[in-house]
Amino acid sequence: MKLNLNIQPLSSWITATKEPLLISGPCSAETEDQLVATAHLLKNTGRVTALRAGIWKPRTRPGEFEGIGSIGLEWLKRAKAETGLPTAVEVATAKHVEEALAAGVDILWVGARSTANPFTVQEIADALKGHDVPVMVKNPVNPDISLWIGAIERINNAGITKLAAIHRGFSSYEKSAFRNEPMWDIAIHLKTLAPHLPIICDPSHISGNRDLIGYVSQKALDLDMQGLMIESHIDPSVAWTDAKQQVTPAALSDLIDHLTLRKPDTNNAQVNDKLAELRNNIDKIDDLLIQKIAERMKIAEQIGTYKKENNITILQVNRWDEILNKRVNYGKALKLSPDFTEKLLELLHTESIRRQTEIMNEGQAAGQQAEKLTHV
Ligand SMILES: O=C(O)C(=O)C[C@]1(C(=O)O)C=C[C@@H](O)C=C1
Repeated sequence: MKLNLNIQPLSSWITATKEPLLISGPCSAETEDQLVATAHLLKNTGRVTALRAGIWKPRTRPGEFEGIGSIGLEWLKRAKAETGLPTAVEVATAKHVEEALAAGVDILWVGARSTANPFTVQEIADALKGHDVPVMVKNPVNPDISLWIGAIERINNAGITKLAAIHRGFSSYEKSAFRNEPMWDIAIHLKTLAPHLPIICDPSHISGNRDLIGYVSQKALDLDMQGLMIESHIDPSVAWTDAKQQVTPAALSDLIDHLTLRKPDTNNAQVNDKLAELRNNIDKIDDLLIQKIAERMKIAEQIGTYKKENNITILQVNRWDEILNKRVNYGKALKLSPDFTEKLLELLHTESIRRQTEIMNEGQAAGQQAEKLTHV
């Protein structure tokens, strides 16, 4: 089901100076000189559409630099006056919203830690009521799409229609090459639920180190995200926060130059014809897949009935192991990744067990109802 959001198109509040839409600036505003000098260099790249800077920084551990505070708003004002770049800051409390709006900040964003807390989001939403300011909502730190959607809905319910989501990756206990796991599937899921909601990618926070920013940026564009937010510092080696993931304005410009811009469609008739032919082939195969899956489920039901009559358990671990091993190996021979084949089979197994449970429990209304609810 689609989300019921009242959203204005991105072009109604921000127009890319040059494709792709790029919002950039230092992780933290540190000094007036650092911020203003960075803003000028970014402006001169001819690539940057808006200037970002952290003024209030939510830090994981105490004792770290927690942002320069309200004085930074004055520096942003000067940077904007001198470069003409609209400004964007993170807000985490009602007071931040009031101060940022009073200082003429053009775009606000809700950070990942705030998105994870509905009380904080509601406080921000209440402070936004009656204001016509664009707001971007970062995904929550934990991979929970409902929290992300909930935050977007709260801000939208406050009357903010100039809205975008920011994909900045998700915390994970596992060690990985990324600082925050991209979990692209979650952003794709959001896009399918709210096709008109612009999604901007934050490759800096996903990557955690500058070497991966180009790769993540390209992937975001390939997934039809509407823009990029990338941290840039005049001298990243001395940055007070997130030094490893910031790039100089010159490096940023070079990075963007190396990206390939792609569009969701084309006017080239020959390309469209070829795509239509290939998609037609996919449609036929998908129909067959569904047909075969339905046939498999019918057989699983027959087995279920037989098991019920003969008091045999639904779960058959040995048989299941045998199926998994054989099919994963077969899949490997056909160039399917073991992980993919395993996931696909697990989905089939779960559904098969659900159907057999229904057969076993025929006449037990409460249990059947509970099973239905867990599979919505
Ligand atoms: O082989 C069975 O006993 C089945 O019920 C089929 C099936 C399956 O879907 O493949 C389902 C449940 C069992 O755990 C193992 C396999």
